[in-house]
Amino acid sequence: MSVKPQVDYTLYLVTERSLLPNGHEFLTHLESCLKGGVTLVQLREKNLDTRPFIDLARKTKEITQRYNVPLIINDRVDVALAVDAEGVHVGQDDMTLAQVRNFIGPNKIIGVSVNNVKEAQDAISGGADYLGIGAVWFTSTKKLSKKPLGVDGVQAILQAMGDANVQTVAIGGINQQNTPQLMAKTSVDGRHLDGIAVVSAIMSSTEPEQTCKDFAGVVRHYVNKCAKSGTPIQEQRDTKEMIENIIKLVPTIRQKGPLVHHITNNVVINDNANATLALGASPIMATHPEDVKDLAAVNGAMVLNMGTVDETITNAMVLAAQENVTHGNPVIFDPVGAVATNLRKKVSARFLQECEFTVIKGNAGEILGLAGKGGKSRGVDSVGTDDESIAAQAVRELAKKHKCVVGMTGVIDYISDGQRVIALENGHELMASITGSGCMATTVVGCFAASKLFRKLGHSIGNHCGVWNVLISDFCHNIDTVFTDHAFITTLNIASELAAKREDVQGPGTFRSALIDELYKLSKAPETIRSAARMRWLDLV
Ligand SMILES: Nc1ncnc2c1ncn2[C@@H]1O[C@H](COP(=O)(O)OP(=O)(O)OP(=O)(O)O)[C@@H](O)[C@H]1O
Ligand SMILES: Cc1ncsc1CCO
Repeated sequence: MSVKPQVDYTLYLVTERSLLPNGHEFLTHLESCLKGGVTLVQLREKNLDTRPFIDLARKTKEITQRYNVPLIINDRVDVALAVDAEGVHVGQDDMTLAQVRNFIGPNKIIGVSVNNVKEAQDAISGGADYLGIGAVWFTSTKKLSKKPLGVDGVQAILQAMGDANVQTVAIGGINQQNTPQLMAKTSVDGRHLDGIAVVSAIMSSTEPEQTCKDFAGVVRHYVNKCAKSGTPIQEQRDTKEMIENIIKLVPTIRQKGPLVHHITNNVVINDNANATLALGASPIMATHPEDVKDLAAVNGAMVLNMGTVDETITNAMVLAAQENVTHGNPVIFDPVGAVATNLRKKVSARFLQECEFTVIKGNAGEILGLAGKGGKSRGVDSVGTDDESIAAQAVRELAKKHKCVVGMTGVIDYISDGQRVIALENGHELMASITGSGCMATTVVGCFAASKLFRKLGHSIGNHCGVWNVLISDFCHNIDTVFTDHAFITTLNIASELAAKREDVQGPGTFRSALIDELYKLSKAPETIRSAARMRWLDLV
């Protein structure tokens, strides 16, 4: 009698043949994926008749078997039985768990799609072997009847499961760019995802073996760290390596020209758009809710800045944050003047409660204020602290609380991912003498965050079915990308040093335009960053 196979859920490929790149044959593509490290395969065929489905399943199993990888059949118990597949995956509207178990017996794997805590608990008590939690984000492969869960929704389900003996994978809109964020944020107190289920990013890859290697490496990194420590410990990477990463990423912004949608204040709107262009990205400043929704489908990143508070704009910003999260886009928030007035305190509290940010970046007064460390703002000007340990605690605590990267600007900038804190020491005092230099720093973070994503050419605005074309670069191996993005403020601050040195710069007016020129020059010749960048890790208790 067969025994239930031991399953490694690290990288679960769910097939969708319609997404294969031109010239790619399904079984050859599948074999490349298995070579690259796919650990579990689900054959999903929604429109195939029974006989051809069985034929395809048989051929698929011949290959999966060679790689010792279990084959799961989506929905169709009869097909699974016909080819002696290792298991069946069912959704909430398919056959019940008990019925499937009756048909396929105790030694086969059953997976269930779940979208909330109740469905997860029912599946666990019904004896599911694994849960497919999703959709995490919008996905081109499935019409969603429910709103995507986001990373927070996945985490809530995992936490409610406690120590239940069931494996978990997340599914829906997962790509190489958002996998680190998903794995890091859902690994809390010993409970973590056992793997990820991926459709488009693998099925549409022109280099499936490499893509799978990249995915599997990232997932293993987090699963191993979590197994050791309960919560993954992030190491302080060599700052030289981080600087090299910045230098490599700078030209990719211009090559890819990602769209960076801003809803920013009406003082800095022009400078923000020009700084975006200076780096080679594409700005769009739009506030209408209909625009916001369409743009979320094509954005590289969303920059939100609450500098000039207005109720209609605030509503558009909350909508923009939520829409962009459901598309897996980085969302960068600048809480300008967040604690300066009662209205602003209420508005910033609303943002922090209703939105999920990738990065929060403010000046010292704003960040200390939001962290409850006594920061003040005189209007939008910062009243900070000279005490480095208070600055470090503020960014770290706020980052931990909101599960994102937090940066605080000033003479020295402090950035944290909730564990580590890095200090960035570049910059020039003239930065404080022009308005909007902090807002420009937020724009720069947005451009870098966006550079790792871009949509396939020809993808039209409003079409949610486009396939993400994930930039395959060294950064796919760099599990710290979300954190490192923030260190890109260094680029702006080096530009400020170069601008301030220029003979034609006489004061704030000439400095302002020289700053955009120097940012542009740096984006074309980023090697200058190597000798100029100054950053150091803080040792914290
Ligand atoms: N005195 C200084 N010396 C060096 N760099 C500085 C100094 N003041 C600010 N900076 C740099 O200028 C940028 C803006 O920081 P700041 O804290 O002034 O932002 P802000 O108050 O949000 O600006 P704004 O509201 O005008 O947009 C950051 O990149 C920061 O590193
Ligand atoms: C001066 C000013 N007022 C509201 S926003 C802003 C730009 C700098 O944050």
